[in-house]
Amino acid sequence: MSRFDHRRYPTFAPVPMTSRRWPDRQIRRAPNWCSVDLRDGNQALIEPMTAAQKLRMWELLVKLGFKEIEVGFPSASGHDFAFVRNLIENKRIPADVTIQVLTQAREELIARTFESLEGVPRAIVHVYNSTSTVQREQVFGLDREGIKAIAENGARLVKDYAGRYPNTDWTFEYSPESFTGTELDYAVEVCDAVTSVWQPTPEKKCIINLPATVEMSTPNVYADQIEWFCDHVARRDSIVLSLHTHNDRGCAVAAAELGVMAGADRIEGTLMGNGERTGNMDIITMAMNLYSQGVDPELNLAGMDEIIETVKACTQLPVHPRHPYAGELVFTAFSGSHQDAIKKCLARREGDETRPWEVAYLPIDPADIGRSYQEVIRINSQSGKGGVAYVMHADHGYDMPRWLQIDFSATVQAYAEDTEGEVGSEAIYSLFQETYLPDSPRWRLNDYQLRRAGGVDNLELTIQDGSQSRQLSGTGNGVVAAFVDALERFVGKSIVLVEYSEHALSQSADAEAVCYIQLNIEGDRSCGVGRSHDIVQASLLAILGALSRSPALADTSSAAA
Ligand SMILES: CC(=O)SCCNC(=O)CCNC(=O)[C@H](O)C(C)(C)COP(=O)(O)OP(=O)(O)OC[C@H]1O[C@@H](n2cnc3c(N)ncnc32)[C@H](O)[C@@H]1OP(=O)(O)O
Ligand SMILES: CC(C)C(=O)C(=O)O
Repeated sequence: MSRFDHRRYPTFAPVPMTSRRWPDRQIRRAPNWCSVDLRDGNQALIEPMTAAQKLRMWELLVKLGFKEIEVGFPSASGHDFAFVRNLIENKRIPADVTIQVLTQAREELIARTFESLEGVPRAIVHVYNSTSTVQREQVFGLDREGIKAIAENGARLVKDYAGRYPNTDWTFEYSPESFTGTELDYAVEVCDAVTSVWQPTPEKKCIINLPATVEMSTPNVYADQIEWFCDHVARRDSIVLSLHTHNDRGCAVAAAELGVMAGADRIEGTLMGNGERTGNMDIITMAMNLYSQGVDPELNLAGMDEIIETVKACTQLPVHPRHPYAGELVFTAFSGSHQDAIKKCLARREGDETRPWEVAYLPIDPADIGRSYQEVIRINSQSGKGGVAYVMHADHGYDMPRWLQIDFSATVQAYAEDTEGEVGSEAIYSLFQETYLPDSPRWRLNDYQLRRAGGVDNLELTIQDGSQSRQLSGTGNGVVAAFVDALERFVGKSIVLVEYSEHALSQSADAEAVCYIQLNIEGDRSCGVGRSHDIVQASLLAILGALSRSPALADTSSAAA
């Protein structure tokens, strides 16, 4: 019999609220951020960070602008204790940064915690105990009063020990761990008991942190819990209301965001969401979500590659290529219609980059976080002409007209299907060269002479046809017309010049011109590209190139000549 049976799981009860206010609010400023990478993040690693890795992570967090950093659980391990001592004794804590440490509500652990902090100018001591029904009944075997007594005792001990270190500016933090599984009235009762011990004031607040230790419901229910709590807790004006969400249902960021709308002031989380099980709330995502809405995230996340490199090196965990904002593929479009839209939007921004960012499929400008446009558009068999044209322009300077884009993208598409993989920028360029500028074209222009007489241009030229050099001549109004006339006589077919376009090659140091031509040779269209320092020569080469590629002449062993 299958164990896969949803009836084993009770439904989470909604919060009975009739008039919730948070859905109408917007986040217009960043919350106070607190990184818990060095504690909650570290405690969840397969191999906890070494001292060197911790220091590297600490330095990154300071550089990013975190003002509150939970640096460990110093009573739990000698490593954590030593790390806190290292920060303090080596004066590594900048004047505007406050370290935070976690402890259970047990005297021997609290005593050791304060020992670790001796000499620190400022610190947050974070004490917790679990309050949910499951933990009360099954882990602690205590009733509501018994669990509240643990919290009150912890609060008293923290206050007493702080009094023994009067040279430090202490802030106290309390978490009713497993808050999301705790009856709301009871969570308020326990937190009120804690603040009744601490007696915070609006000038000297304490922090009450409401963790989704396990994410148990939809983010709107969490927001209801936060709003309800804020409405009922005592001394609200003396409390910094903090959130600490986990990602069990994949909504830790959403829960934190809605929680801020519901009244929270502060957010605890980690970089890239490292942490217990599915992880903590990802501060990078939440901060960048604010940034993408025009709100200063108050963290400097411009060097995303450095952040990723450090997080990977310290946690020894990979970063998913589709991780919001940070992953390798998050600004990349492979599919044709996305590429086309991105290319058009980016082209419209050219010359007016101060305009608000409105680019299809790109929520932010990748350049803001150190990403280049080169990686925005990548080509595989799902790509279309827009993407190929973007790569040819951005990487190689060829601004192909639309009709040539259509012609060339068929070649790239066929290649992508054959190779069953991504087609890199250099491979696209090689395909372009082989297709339109081959080393051994069917016919090669040797030389030409133009003479104008009686308002008519007379062109004499020689072309190389395999091992033979052929003399051709033509007349017309202008060199192009005379050249087409010469070629018509040569191949014995009528040739119509359908499209013509040219530009200076921006990536060429010595000002080469490139010319694109489309010919119609007895109903068959054929494109050609010519490249030369001389624009006339570039046009002639493009025409000859189109002629060489013409399917209408495919089985002409040589010209009609
Ligand atoms: C949700 C979170 O992330 S909370 C943070 C979790 N992080 C960690 O626990 C990492 C570090 N922890 C440790 O290394 C160890 O747990 C230590 C060193 C702190 C304590 O170790 P031990 O003394 O061996 O105790 P252990 O953790 O097994 O504790 C369980 C005991 O503490 C009690 N306890 C658990 N949490 C708390 C708390 N917050 N406050 C008071 N007592 C607590 C339990 O009821 C249990 O008591 P019992 O022994 O009477 O049954
Ligand atoms: C100690 C608390 C804040 C915690 O880490 C959690 O509940 O996840």
